[in-house]
Amino acid sequence: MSVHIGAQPGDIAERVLLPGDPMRAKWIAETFLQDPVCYSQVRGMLGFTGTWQGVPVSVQGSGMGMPSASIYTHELINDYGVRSLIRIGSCGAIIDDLNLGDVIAAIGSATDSNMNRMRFDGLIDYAPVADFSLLRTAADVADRRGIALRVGPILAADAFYTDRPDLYDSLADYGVLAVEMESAAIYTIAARYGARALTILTVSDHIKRGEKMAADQREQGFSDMVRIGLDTAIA
Ligand SMILES: O=P(O)(O)O[C@H]1O[C@H](CO)[C@@H](O)[C@H]1O
Ligand SMILES: O=c1cc[nH]c(=O)[nH]1
Repeated sequence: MSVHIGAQPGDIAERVLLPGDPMRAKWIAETFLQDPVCYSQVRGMLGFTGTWQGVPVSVQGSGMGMPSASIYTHELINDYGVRSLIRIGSCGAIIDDLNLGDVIAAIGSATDSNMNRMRFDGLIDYAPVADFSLLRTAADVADRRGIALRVGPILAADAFYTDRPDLYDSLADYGVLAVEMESAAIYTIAARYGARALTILTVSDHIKRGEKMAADQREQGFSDMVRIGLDTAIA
């Protein structure tokens, strides 16, 4: 096992869906995968492997925030040989023409995290981006399934509760669609170790309008996004 994942080599598929919420991982595994097996319960951050349309796929909770997501991304790639990581998350919309339940694919991820500033000695503002082939596949899958998929940039923020909502207005002026808390780290670490990554999100909050989904919807209400993620993972 690695430090934070209690799996043996070979227990985890090359393709992994990464929800922040470990209970969403359980729901995805039990609802969508054939013959799911739980390979890790370390720290309650559940991971499962099963098959989708006959192809092995794993689902691993990654926790909230970039320090947590970085640990799982690093270990999945470097200790278990994972090649494709598709984050399946919730987000808060910051532009007017998004509604609760809409699905987004993040082409790029701005961030207020200090992790990449440290990585590049404060000298470079690195641009974390999605893997193009995964993004193109996700767009094709969504078209085929008749699911509207909005593609654009997002913000990966350190704080869920911000004291600076004015900054979200400025980002919206630059076309940023929504805020979540992991994508920049997942994109950066995947790029660093030669893996592919994509973030797909469902709008669970509208930050400007003060709209919020209930907790059970955040855990078990994202079927469209999960189907896009699974089809994309095995393409
Ligand atoms: O729904 P998940 O995947 O956890 O993602 C979002 O939800 C959490 C905050 O509620 C953060 O992890 C954020 O990125
Ligand atoms: O980071 C997040 C995730 C969901 N909703 C938000 O408002 N922010």
